[in-house]
Amino acid sequence: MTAQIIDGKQIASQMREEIKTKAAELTEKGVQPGLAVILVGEDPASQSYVRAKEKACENCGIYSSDNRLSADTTEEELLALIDNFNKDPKIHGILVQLPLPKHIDEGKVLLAIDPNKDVDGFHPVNVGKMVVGEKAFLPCTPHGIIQLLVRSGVQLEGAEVVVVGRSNIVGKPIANMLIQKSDTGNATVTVCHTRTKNMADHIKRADIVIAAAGGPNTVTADMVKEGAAIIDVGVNRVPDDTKKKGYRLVGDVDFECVKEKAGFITPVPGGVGPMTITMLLYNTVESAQRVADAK
Ligand SMILES: Nc1nc(=O)c2c([nH]1)NC[C@@H]1CN(c3ccc(C(=O)N[C@@H](CCC(=O)O)C(=O)O)cc3)C=[N+]21
Repeated sequence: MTAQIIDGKQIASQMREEIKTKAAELTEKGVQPGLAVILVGEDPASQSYVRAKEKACENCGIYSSDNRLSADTTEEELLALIDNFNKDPKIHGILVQLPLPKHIDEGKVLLAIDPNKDVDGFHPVNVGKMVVGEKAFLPCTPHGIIQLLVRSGVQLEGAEVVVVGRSNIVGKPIANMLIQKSDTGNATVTVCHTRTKNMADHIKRADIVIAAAGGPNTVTADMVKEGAAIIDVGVNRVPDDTKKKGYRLVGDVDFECVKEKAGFITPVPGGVGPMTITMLLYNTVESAQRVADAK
């Protein structure tokens, strides 16, 4: 079997058209959606993500406030900036790019963001609401993954899903979302991690594999069931002299081999990444909509 490639770029651009229309309607009503993006430090990967987010806002008619702070910014300074945006009526979403420098307490920063502006869905209030199935901002990468699966016609109800990785931004939330009693849930989920025994035995039984482990070739063809849907969340830079930048991007899945066996597969780049940014725009517009509705 040769897998159907799930084109994240195309699905993302479709959704961005819908988002653009909605943003224009809100702007017309006097509530242009606004996003504050905060980056502390000069990590090159973070800089490129943040640039992509700002550009996406511009393309969708969302106002963005771009804040680049030096690596030696204090926790107090960062908390003060967040507080300003919490109070700023032009801003409906606040995104603090992770990871933060070591001298800043990430938990404290996430708690400082107004849950009603937490378009990343990382504030404990939103995490808790998600877990109990209440309406909340859903974290962008897992929400994007669900969109990719649903829009590609992959059935979630009753599916055996194996999530590889237990991070707070991907593994834990996607597992929670997929077990919810809802039409984008009702799956049976196993979460594998670095202490899992015989990870391959789990993956072999999966109808859907979500690979978010953080290393190239974590998932290989011998591990996957014929016809399974494979979602690759990995972003790994590997040295490549033939590229202008000196590296290329690969996921956590051995794409070339696995695509011969899988039913569906997402590429890296062009799979989950563009959806992550799209769901951030989606949440920002949703937040502005709530403000407009309350007027
Ligand atoms: N507070 C916070 N929220 C995040 O959502 C967040 C974060 N911190 N820290 C880092 C991760 C990573 N992340 C990505 C976003 C877009 C692509 C993306 O668009 N990737 C392109 C390729 C980009 C390239 O070529 O470098 C693709 O896969 O096609 C990837 C990764 C968001 N994150």
